[in-house]
Amino acid sequence: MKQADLGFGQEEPTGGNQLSPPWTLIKGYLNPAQQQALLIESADYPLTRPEVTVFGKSHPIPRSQVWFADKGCDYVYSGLFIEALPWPRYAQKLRIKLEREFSLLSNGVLVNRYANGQESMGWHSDNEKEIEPNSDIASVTLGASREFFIRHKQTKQKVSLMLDSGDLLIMHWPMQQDWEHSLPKRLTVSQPRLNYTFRRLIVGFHQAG
Ligand SMILES: O=C(O)CCC(=O)C(=O)O
Ligand SMILES: [Fe+2]
Repeated sequence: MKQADLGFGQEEPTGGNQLSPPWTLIKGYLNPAQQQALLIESADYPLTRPEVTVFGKSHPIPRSQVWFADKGCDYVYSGLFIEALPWPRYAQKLRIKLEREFSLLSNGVLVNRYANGQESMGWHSDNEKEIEPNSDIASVTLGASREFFIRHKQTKQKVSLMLDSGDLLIMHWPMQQDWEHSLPKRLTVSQPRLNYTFRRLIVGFHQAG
């Protein structure tokens, strides 16, 4: 005889071994007009390609970047001090949209531009000291589709996500403690990709006394 369910629901696991996945992927979050507005705006961003020192040798990073943020939200990223520049119009609109729709509070956005599939980002976590505890990081992609990897620091479990233009990936706190991510080279990609990561920093972290 079939046993009563009593409203407990199905016993099959609902997927994965995570209680709640540490990230949420929302495909097509931005419509084509919103994507276009940001892409046009980005042509005027003062992107730079800072030099980093690896094993005593200095190299330019394999992408270009800029940091827009509120006053008092300077950032030390990959060991480089980056000063906050004022928010451009559409980057600011996107920040407010994320706040309204996901209660995702941010006070800065790091914009990375990958000119083509030769440009990349190595394995890392966004776990700088100035990131506000309990804050989520929202990543929005525009332009070329690229594969994005997420890897667990202990188990080495690896997940691949294809990020297409307009997609939103929310990396939930405390994902950065246990997982790393990377954007590998893809030599078949010839078009540029732009990525915005909205972050919440502790205000005044780098201000003296
Ligand atoms: O370009 C991406 O999708 C990732 C960017 C990233 O991981 C970062 O800016 O820390
Ligand atoms: Fe990152």
